[in-house]
Amino acid sequence: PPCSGPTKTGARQNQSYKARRAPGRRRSKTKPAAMETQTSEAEKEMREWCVALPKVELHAHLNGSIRNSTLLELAKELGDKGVIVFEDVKGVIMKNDRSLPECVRLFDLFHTLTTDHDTVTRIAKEVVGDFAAENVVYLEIRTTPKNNEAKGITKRSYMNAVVKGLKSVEDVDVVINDEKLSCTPMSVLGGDTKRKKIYVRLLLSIDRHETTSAALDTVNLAMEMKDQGVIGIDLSGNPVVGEW
Ligand SMILES: CNc1ncnc2c1ncn2[C@@H]1O[C@H](COP(=O)(O)O)[C@@H](O)[C@H]1O
Repeated sequence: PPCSGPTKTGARQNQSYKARRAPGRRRSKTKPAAMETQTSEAEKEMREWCVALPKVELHAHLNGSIRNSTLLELAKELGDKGVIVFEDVKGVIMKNDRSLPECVRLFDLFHTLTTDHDTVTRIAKEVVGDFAAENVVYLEIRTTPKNNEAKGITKRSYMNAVVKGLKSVEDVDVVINDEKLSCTPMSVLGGDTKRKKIYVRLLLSIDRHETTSAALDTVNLAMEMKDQGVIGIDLSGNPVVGEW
């Protein structure tokens, strides 16, 4: 947040980062195996430092932030119902290093897995909990409100399910509407406080393949939900599809 200066926590973490990083930078006369151990120690410490640092996350797609374990669980359920072939999907979920077109295709699968209110609520809850666990103190989640007549879902009910998820996080204080946010000192946003606090804001995405009228529905919905943490809209989706 703009008004917040460096905190004791931030300064201490920065110092400890320097102290920890030093050994990894020293020239070593040891054998390669020992060097490898040293590097992986340094990487581990760097990772720990990165996790401990209070952070802001300004570009998280809700359906792009689902836990692998949840995706696998949902895929297994759909596999058992015969909607998908679990073994095929499993490999796709666990694959790393995807190209953008592969990611876009993967979202079609994710959307098959997550289209019901309870699942949307569940993933919203888990995603916020996961970011808080990594010491994200301010989080902007973007997601595409979707109509799905067959499942009785409207853009509004989809968003209500998301907000319900944010409100049902148990171990962390989730603030979704706080006008004083920009002046909240960093010291109360994260760090060493026993119970974590995370400020969450929502952006409603308009997928490029949507019609103008569907896009306007999303804009109006964003306006209606201003008091529920919605702070704007986003243009998303496959960049080579549609006219947006
Ligand atoms: C360079 N990366 C990207 N570029 C463009 N759009 C992206 C994206 N990564 C994700 N999305 C958008 O986010 C949707 C999934 O989350 P939600 O269902 O909305 O929560 C995808 O369908 C896509 O429209």
